[in-house]
Amino acid sequence: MPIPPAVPPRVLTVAGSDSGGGAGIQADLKTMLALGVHGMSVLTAVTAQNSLGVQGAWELPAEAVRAQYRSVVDDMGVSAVKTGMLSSAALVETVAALLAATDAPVVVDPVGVSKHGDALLAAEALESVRTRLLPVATVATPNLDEVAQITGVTVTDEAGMRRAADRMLGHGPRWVVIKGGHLPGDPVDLLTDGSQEHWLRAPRHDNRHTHGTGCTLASAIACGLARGQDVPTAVRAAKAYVTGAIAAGFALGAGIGPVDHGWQLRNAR
Ligand SMILES: Nc1ncnc2c1ncn2[C@@H]1O[C@H](COP(=O)(O)OP(=O)(O)OP(=O)(O)O)[C@@H](O)[C@H]1O
Ligand SMILES: Cc1ncc(COP(=O)(O)O)c(N)n1
Repeated sequence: MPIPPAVPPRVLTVAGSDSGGGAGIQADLKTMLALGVHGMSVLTAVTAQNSLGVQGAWELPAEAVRAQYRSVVDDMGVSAVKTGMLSSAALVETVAALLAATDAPVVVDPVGVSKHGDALLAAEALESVRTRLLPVATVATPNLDEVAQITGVTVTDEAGMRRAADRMLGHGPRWVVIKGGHLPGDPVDLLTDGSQEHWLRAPRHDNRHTHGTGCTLASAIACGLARGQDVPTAVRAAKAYVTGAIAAGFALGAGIGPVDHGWQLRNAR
């Protein structure tokens, strides 16, 4: 008699679709497959997107977001959740209300603009991110542009990252990762809960094909939390995974190509 496989941890992404397959839902599900968990999705918006930018974006109704979430969570259960592009105040509030009732750890990537500067969140939704979404986050993972939008702090160095982290924690997430990928030099991220402080350093890969780094990092953190890792362990492992994915990023399209979510599989051949 074949032995039925054990049920893997289940990770849910609540995010937008990137037709180019480098960021958004597609990055999240690929990361989850690569890291050995069962990936599930609640789609918030559809984007027409490629290596050159975002050519169009269409949001789904709040009712469709709620229905997808209920279908998955009520039947299959969820070990961790990751949120990405939420597009509008209405969807931020819908998702925050759903997550307020879960016991699963929640990773919030407060996606504001794409790498090319296309808005993925309406400006008037920022207040809902501050007051509704961040309070339900186990870990929030803003980049420096998102930190500036949310807290008003412009970060230019590591002391600024610490100030920004304090301000972010004031909005209620248990932990915050301030992503320093946009500062010059080797990329350093600051992980803190206000008492512990972890500086995560990695070599900068001089590869312009970095589309999807933020989504990939946040999803990988959710995978570690779903496996029962503590936050520092999950974030360290996620940083190593995204660093490898950036090093192997593909020169696809005429602009910024996607990171390689399958880099570990290719290395293992
Ligand atoms: N060139 C690079 N080499 C190595 N690591 C990098 C590089 N660029 C960014 N990182 C790392 O990738 C992760 C994502 O950081 P980043 O600041 O790029 O996030 P993001 O801005 O949300 O992503 P994106 O720019 O794709 O929207 C962080 O851990 C960061 O330190
Ligand atoms: C649908 C969608 N969601 C998120 C991002 C941000 O991507 P990144 O991971 O590069 O910050 C994106 N470009 N498109």
